[in-house]
Amino acid sequence: MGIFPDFLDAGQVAALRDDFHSLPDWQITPAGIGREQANHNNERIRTDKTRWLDGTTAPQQAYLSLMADLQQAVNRHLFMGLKDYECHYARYDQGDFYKKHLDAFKGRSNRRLTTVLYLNDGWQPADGGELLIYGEKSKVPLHSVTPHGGTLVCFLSERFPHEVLPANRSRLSIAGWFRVDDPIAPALRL
Ligand SMILES: O=C(O)CCC(=O)C(=O)O
Ligand SMILES: [Fe+2]
Repeated sequence: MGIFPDFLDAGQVAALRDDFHSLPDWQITPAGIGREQANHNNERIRTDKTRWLDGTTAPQQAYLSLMADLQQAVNRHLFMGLKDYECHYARYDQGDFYKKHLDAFKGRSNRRLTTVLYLNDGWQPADGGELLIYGEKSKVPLHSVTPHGGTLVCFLSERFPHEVLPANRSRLSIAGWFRVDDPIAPALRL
């Protein structure tokens, strides 16, 4: 797991935030609980709204290219065999939350490494909205991350349960997942 404050500078964060804000509201829709996620049976688990990045604007291209560099570096040093990356903008309006969950269930998903990049300007401790990251068995969080603009968080998608606490203001981020080649299909062929 890694937490990198100032992974992006204020200018890069502002460009992504403006890009997010320029999207028409109808394109930003209630987040689904995908088949890849562990807690897909609970509709009350999350209340944020999301929009996938499609790389059609300059700020999105710049971010996707940074993530491609990160993918190469991780593969070179950690041999994770990451093959591609998908990410979405997420907006948590005041009071929104995402209850404790895993992003991937072992053997049921090809998501391996989660990234979250925050886009918030001037976040104060009183604004809440922390990301709490837990150990595999621990009931108390290992980390409490304040969603400061420019901070990047990375963790193994199958290993670390986490939750987003409600905030007192709108909370913006880009959540993404590096994936390996489909490990599910070969298992199903057995
Ligand atoms: O926004 C965050 O801090 C985490 C979001 C998250 O857990 C997710 O989208 O799966
Ligand atoms: Fe998550």
